[in-house]
Amino acid sequence: MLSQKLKGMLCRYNPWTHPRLFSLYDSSDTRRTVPASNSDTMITLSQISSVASKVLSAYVSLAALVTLLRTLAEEIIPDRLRSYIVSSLKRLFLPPSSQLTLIIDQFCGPTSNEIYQAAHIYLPTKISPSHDRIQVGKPSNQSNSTITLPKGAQVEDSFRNIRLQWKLDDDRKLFFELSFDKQFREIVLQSYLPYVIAMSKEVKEEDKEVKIYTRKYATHKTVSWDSIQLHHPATFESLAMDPDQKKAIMEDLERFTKRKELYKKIGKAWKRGYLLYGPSGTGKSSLIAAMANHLKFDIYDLEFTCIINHRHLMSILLSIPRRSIIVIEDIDRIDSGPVSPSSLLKLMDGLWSWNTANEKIWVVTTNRKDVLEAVLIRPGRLDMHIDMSYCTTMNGSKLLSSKYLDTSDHPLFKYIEALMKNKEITAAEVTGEMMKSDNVDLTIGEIVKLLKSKNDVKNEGILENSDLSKHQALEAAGIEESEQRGN
Ligand SMILES: Nc1ncnc2c1ncn2[C@@H]1O[C@H](COP(=O)(O)OP(=O)(O)OP(=O)(O)O)[C@@H](O)[C@H]1O
Repeated sequence: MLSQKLKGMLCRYNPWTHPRLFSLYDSSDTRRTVPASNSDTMITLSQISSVASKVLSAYVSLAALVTLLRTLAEEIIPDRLRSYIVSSLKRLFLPPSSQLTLIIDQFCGPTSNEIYQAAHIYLPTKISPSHDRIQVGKPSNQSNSTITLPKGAQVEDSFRNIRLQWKLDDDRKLFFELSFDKQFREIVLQSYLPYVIAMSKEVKEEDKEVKIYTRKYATHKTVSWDSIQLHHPATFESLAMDPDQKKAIMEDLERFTKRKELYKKIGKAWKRGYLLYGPSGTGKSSLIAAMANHLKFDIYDLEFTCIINHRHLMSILLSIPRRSIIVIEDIDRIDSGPVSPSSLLKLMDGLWSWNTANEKIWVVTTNRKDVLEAVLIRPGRLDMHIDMSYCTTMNGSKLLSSKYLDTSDHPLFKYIEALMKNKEITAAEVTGEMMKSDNVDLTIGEIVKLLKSKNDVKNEGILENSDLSKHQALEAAGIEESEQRGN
C-alpha cells in the first residue's frame, strides 16, 4: 500500500514522468500535448514552487558555506601555500601549462637579492599609459620623486620577441613573479635577467644625485663617511676656460670611463689622475664639481690631516666605491705627517692600486705647482696637468657675461681684453663684480676699474696698441680721464 502511494507521489513529482513538469525540460517532447486535468495543474504548481524554494534555499546555504570557507581559507592559509594548493590542483586536473613562473624574493639568504633590486628599478620604466595605479614617493633627502610599482601591479615586457609578464606580489614580504613560455627558460636565465640588472644600473646612473663625502669621525680609526648632496651647479658649459682645454678634458674623461677592457688588457689599474694648478679663484673646485656632475661620480674629500698611518689610509681607500672622484685639495699646503702626499701617490701606482682603483678618478689641486715634489708630478702619476690660470682673453668672460648679465657683447669688451693681457684677474673676481648689479654698463665699468687698479704684469704698452682708443673706452665706462691721470 505504502509503496504504491509513494510510487504515485514520485510519479507526480518526478519531472521526467510528470506530463506538466516534463514539458519544462523537453519542450519538443510529444508528451507535452497530453491533456492535464485542472486539479492536476493546481497540485503541480504548488509543488513546483515548493521544490523551487527548497532548491533556492539549498543554493543560498551552499553559497554562504562556500563564502565562509573561502574567507577562512584566506585568513588562515598563507598566500604562498594557497597558490601552491591551487597550482597543485590545477596540475592534477588541468593539462600541463606551457608557462614557467620564476619567484624572485627580496632576499637571497641574508643578503639582498640583486635581481629583485634590479627589477624594482627597471620595471617602473615599463609602466604604460594603460596602468591605472602607480606608486610615487619622495625621500626627504632627494630632490626628485620616484615612481614604483604598487602591490599587485602587473607589467609586460618583451625581450628578443619573448613575452614576459611581471607581477609584484606579497606574502608578508614583497616578491616578484616572472612568467614566460617554458621553452625560453635558458634565454631568460642567461640573458634576460643579466639585461634587467644592466638596465637597472643605467637607470640608477641617470637618476643619480651626485654626493660629496667627508670623513665622519676625523680622529677615529674606523672608516665612516658623511655625505650630502652636491649642490654645486658647475657644469662644463658654465665653466669659463679655454674652449680647447675644456674639450680635451671632456674627451679624456669620456675615454677613461669607456676603457675598462683596455685597462685590463694592458695591465693597468683603472684610474685616472688630474693635477689642477693655478691661483685661487680660477675655478679648480668648480672644475671638480663640473667633472662630478658630468660623469655622475660622487666626490670623496680625502682630508689628509686625519690619516693616522698607512694601514688607516688603505682602509679609507678601500671603503671608497667605484665611480668616485677622490680629491686632495691644496696638496702643497699639506705638512708631511705619518703619511705624506707623495707616499700616497706612490700607493696609487703600487700593488695596492689594483684593489683601490676601480673606475676611480683622482684630482689633486694646488696653487703652487712650482713647489711640488718632483715625485708627485712625474709623468704617469697624475695623467693630465691642467693649468687653471687668470682670464687673459674675453672668451671666458663673454661666457660669464652671457650667464650673469644676459649679454655676450659690449663696446668695452675689446678694451677689457686689452687690459687682461697685462693684468691678472681671476674668474672669481669677474663673477664677483657681475653679481653686484643688474646694470650691464655699470658692471662692465666696474670690471674696467678693477682691472685698472691692478699692477701691470709687463709694461709693453699693450693698451695703447689695442684698436679701441683709451678715451673712447673710459668714456663708455663713465671714468673721467682726470681720475685716470690721478692713478
Ligand atoms: N673658470 C670659472 N668659470 C666660471 N666660474 C668661475 C671660474 N672660476 C671661478 N669661478 C667662480 O668663482 C667661484 C670660486 O671659484 P673656485 O672655488 O672654483 O676657485 P678655486 O680655484 O678652486 O679657488 P681656491 O684655490 O681658492 O680653492 C666659483 O664658485 C665660481 O662662481
